[in-house]
Amino acid sequence: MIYLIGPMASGKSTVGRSLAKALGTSFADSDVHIVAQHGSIAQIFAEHDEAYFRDLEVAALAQLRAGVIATGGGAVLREENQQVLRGGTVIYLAMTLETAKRRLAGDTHRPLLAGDQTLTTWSRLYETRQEIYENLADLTLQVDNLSLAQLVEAIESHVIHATR
Ligand SMILES: Nc1ncnc2c1ncn2[C@@H]1O[C@H](COP(=O)(O)OP(=O)(O)O)[C@@H](O)[C@H]1O
Ligand SMILES: O=C(O)C1=C[C@@H](OP(=O)(O)O)[C@@H](O)[C@H](O)C1
Ligand SMILES: [Mg+2]
Repeated sequence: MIYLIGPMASGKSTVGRSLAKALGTSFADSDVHIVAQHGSIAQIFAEHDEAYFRDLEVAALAQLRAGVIATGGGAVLREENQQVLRGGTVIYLAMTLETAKRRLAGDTHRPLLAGDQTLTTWSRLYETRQEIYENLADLTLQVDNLSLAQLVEAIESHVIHATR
């Protein structure tokens, strides 16, 4: 399985879906799986707390089987998930604050970024997670100046060479 990791809005869900199509394999998104079973992420955070969401995320990643799996930005925090990720090929989508600024304008789907401190919070979370992303990554791609097609091609090429 190929897992996509990286900060919020780095393109894990978008690139993952496109990559699966290009590889002719199945795709799963842990957030989509959680939402289908438990309601919107905003609702889960409002009615419970982050720890509860992380538990759901651990259960989702332990269950999901697909050629390509997009994780949520904080999935790497839990040791159980790190073990799961190490069992597959991990692609880390790295991104600068400049690009986050463009992509997160008007975003309302990420409860951890709600409020007027969106970019400060995004940076703080990224800082605390960056080293974990780096340690788990089999391939790191800096997404800022790459199109969706270029990212898919780079991952495909890595996967083909890695398995030959
Ligand atoms: N390579 C790219 N170039 C431009 N925009 C992108 C690219 N990848 C993703 N996006 C856009 O960035 C936003 C966040 O993407 P998303 O896949 O939801 O990220 P994540 O799942 O990592 O949070 C979406 O609006 C998506 O269309
Ligand atoms: O970084 C995080 O802690 C989160 C990232 C989100 O996924 P994306 O990275 O796909 O936005 C989603 O799992 C939730 O809002 C929490
Ligand atoms: Mg996503």
